[in-house]
Amino acid sequence: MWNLARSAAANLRQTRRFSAAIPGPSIVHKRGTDILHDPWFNKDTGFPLTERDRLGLRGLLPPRVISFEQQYDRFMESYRSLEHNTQGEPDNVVSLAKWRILNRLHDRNETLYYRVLIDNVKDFAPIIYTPTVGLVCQNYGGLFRRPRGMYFSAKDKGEMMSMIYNWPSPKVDMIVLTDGSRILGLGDLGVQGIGIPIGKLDMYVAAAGINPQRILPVMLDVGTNNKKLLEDRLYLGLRQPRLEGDDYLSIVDEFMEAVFTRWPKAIVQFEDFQMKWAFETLQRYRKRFCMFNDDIQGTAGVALAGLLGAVRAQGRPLTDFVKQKIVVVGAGSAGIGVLNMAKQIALKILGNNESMGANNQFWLLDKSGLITKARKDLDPAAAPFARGFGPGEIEGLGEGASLLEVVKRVKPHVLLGLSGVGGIFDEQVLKGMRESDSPRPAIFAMSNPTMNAECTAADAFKYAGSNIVFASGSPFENVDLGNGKTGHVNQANNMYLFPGIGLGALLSGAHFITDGMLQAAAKCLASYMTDEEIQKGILYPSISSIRHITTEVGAAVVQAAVDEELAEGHCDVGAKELMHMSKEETVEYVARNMWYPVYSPLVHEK
Ligand SMILES: NC(=O)C1=CN([C@@H]2O[C@H](COP(=O)(O)OP(=O)(O)OC[C@H]3O[C@@H](n4cnc5c(N)ncnc54)[C@H](O)[C@@H]3O)[C@@H](O)[C@H]2O)C=CC1
Ligand SMILES: CC(=O)C(=O)O
Ligand SMILES: [Mg+2]
Repeated sequence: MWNLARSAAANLRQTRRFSAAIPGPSIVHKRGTDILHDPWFNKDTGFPLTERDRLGLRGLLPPRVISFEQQYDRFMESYRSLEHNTQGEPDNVVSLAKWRILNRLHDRNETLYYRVLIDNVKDFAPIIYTPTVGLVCQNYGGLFRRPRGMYFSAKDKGEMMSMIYNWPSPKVDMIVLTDGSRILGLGDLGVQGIGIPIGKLDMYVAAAGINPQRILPVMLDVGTNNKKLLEDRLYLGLRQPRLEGDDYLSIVDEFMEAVFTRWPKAIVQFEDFQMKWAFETLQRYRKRFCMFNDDIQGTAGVALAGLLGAVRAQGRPLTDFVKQKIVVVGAGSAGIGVLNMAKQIALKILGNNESMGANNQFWLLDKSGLITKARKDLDPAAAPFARGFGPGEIEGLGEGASLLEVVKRVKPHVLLGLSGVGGIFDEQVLKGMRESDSPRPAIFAMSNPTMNAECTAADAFKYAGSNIVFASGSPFENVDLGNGKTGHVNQANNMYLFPGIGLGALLSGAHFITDGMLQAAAKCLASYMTDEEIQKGILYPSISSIRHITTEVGAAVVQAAVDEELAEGHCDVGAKELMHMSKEETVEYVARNMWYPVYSPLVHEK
């Protein structure tokens, strides 16, 4: 089983600095205002006089040269004064104002934008990622100023192979793709879902150091079934119902062919697809292209690390994972993804002996209640977890049993929500967890954004008791339990893993992302925390150390690819070199390949 001893590298995480190598010059083919209007090259007032002369910028900027540090401080001052000036205003208004100020910087000067994001990731992740990104998607029609990423629509059928060459960047490493059909817990948002790939890729730059010139957010607009949007005069997507069946798949096929023709080494992350297409496309492409589905596979690893943490928090050995009773609420792509990985791990513990009943510890509910074999039209993805077989059945707990009934009768060690339904872990359900068979019951309200969380952190500690361990998909503040005690809030979000999965796959040069690589990522995250931290209910590291976590996860993925003989190398590092790297050398290799935002000297070439 996994050895969760804290790695030496993890011990260094507080002290290690990601110092930037001195950047080499960048070649620029533009001059004058064209450079000022290109966020990749623009340094605003930071252009030194020599560059102003050489690049035709003299006179186009105020005369004083401002250093990067001064620009940084100036931005942070305006951000802090915005915070000050919006005090007392509704949360949504404040969040959108913060998103706007960051987005304006993103549009103008990417180097400065990514530096402030990296240095303040704990504060800014909730703005550029969940929960604010959900609000941005909902209001996209009104917020839209300039495009970011690419849009492929059903009307582009037959054109995608040429369209892909419209993207200006010659190299692309990471693509995040959505069809907008299940944006967080907000449902079908059609073309407005583009905010999700943008936010996820910002996290790729911040956490994994993927070069922002090599990222591509993509919206596949196949229509929407959201009536409100179809009637909205500001809606910017196709005004038609979603394509279905082969019509739908032929669009995704064409897109994938086009991408991998132009960039054979790119990695495509599928994000926020409705369940049926999430599973179908994963099956369809995972052995043909380097791709993964973050909601199914990234979420699973993060949840699993939390579930193993919950076992440790009880002072039990990890092998006791198989004795944990786990209730999963939400039988969608995320919930079933989690159960699939949990089952793989349980099977490993049980020596791959299926007859030992690796499924017996799980109870799965959807909007119709407990899923059993008696369910009509049982979804094939949920079928392996439908109750009604073997020992361990609880008498009278039948098809469609309510969540409250299940919690009361099962007395689970873990209650995990991936339903997208805000507040369904209500007072009664949470009080029911007081009867849990665990001395440290685990409550994971993983749905996003905040208003869709199954419960708030405060309610969880209030009703289920101060001995629980708690995690949520979107951030909540720690809870003051009185008497100087704190209820620690963990953020169980796939952002702890997807950047490292993508980075590791890229740097290994593997053509596919295997279960072994994903398990290595999960294992790495699970082993990150010390026993003392786990005892305090801290199951995941602070978001502030996400660059370090991602380096470790990336290295674990590279090593898994090497072990499976899938690693073909990246740039000038070949397969053989990867094979001979020690763990520490692999971590160094990953860290070395991470982009860090500093102004590089610009050299003009015609
Ligand atoms: N924290 C994280 O890292 C992640 C969180 N999520 C969140 O999980 C949620 C679900 O995502 P998906 O599984 O992809 O969605 P999905 O649409 O595929 O599945 C939702 C499931 O919830 C069930 N459900 C709906 N109402 C319910 C109710 N009242 N009681 C019990 N079950 C109910 C549905 O029947 C369905 O099985 C979303 O809010 C999403 O934001 C998803 C991925 C990662
Ligand atoms: C975090 C994420 O991927 C989701 O809520 O869909
Ligand atoms: Mg998602």
